[in-house]
Amino acid sequence: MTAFTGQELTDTLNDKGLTDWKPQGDAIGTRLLTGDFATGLDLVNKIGAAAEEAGHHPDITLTFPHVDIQLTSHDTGAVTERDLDLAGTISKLAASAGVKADPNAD
Ligand SMILES: C[C@H](O)[C@H](O)[C@H]1CNC2=NC(N)=NC(=O)C2=N1
Repeated sequence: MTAFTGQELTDTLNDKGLTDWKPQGDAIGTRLLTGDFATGLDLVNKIGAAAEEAGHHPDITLTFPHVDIQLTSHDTGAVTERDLDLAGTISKLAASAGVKADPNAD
């Protein structure tokens, strides 16, 4: 499984339209601007179901105003296609819930 790093990872995120994600060390991350805990919990449950379906799991921090997501392939120690695929799914789930994803949001 190819590991994406550095400029190649940045280019791949752009090529795949994953502009709501950014490289964070050996992972990619985003911030879902859910606005309240109940909305975040509902979205986390949907993300969890997608992760179980994919057999690949994000690191999730659920707070009142937002949900932070990080994706890396623990067995590889880097970002792989599995992470990019699940990132796309998560972006779609957030959009369907009317939730903006911004990796640079405070
Ligand atoms: C057996 C099971 O499928 C593996 O341990 C999966 C589970 N989910 C995973 N998720 C992530 N992010 N990285 C992995 O290497 C990984 N491995």
